[in-house]
Amino acid sequence: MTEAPTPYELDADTMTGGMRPIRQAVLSIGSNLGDRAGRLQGAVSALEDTPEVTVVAISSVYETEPVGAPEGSGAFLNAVVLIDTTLTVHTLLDRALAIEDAFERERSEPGAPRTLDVDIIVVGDRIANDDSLVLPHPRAHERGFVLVPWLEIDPEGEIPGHGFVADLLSGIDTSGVTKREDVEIIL
Ligand SMILES: Nc1ncnc2c1ncn2[C@@H]1O[C@H](COP(=O)(O)OP(=O)(O)OP(=O)(O)O)[C@@H](O)[C@H]1O
Ligand SMILES: Nc1nc2c(c(=O)[nH]1)N=C(CO)CN2
Repeated sequence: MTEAPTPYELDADTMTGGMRPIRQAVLSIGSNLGDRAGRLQGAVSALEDTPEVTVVAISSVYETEPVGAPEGSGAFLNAVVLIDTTLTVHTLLDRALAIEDAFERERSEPGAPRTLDVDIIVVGDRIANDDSLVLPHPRAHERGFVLVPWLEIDPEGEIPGHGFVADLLSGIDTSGVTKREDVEIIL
């Protein structure tokens, strides 16, 4: 006798703790104010200290020209971090915002200089589109400061709905993104 297929489709994120799947997420971290390298290091350490998060890889640090920031904004240091996590996407966002707050980020105006910015680029193939969270990050596919470090640590990287990181990179100008051989983030 063949069993009828289950009529129920469960969203894994609504299940209780132990049943949530492990997803790989890609985070972009950036700073253009104060001790930029120290803030990036602090962000990675805080991520590693987060329950249900394991840091899998950290890119090199890149000096990057500000994109979409006010005239006269200072250069950023950027890096990309790959994590494995069982957190829900909104809990991960809360954690990212808490880490920004811990580094005294002021939420003054869009594009204002920031001591630390933590953006969630993708979480597996999750799609989100609500007031607090958009996944994949809506501007990541056109940002060299995200795609260059991401490709370095994840050559197969892909943004659902946009394509492979390697292909996206061939269509954008990355001249403002320069590896800083003298700066390293460690676990
Ligand atoms: N994928 C995401 N990652 C991080 N924050 C997100 C994401 N999607 C939506 N947000 C929302 O964006 C807000 C943060 O905006 P913020 O001022 O940091 O933007 P920004 O980093 O300056 O610009 P951009 O979004 O272009 O990187 C957060 O409060 C959060 O609710
Ligand atoms: N180079 C660079 N430019 C930016 C960055 C950033 O991290 N690096 N973050 C922004 C808002 O998230 C806006 N512009």
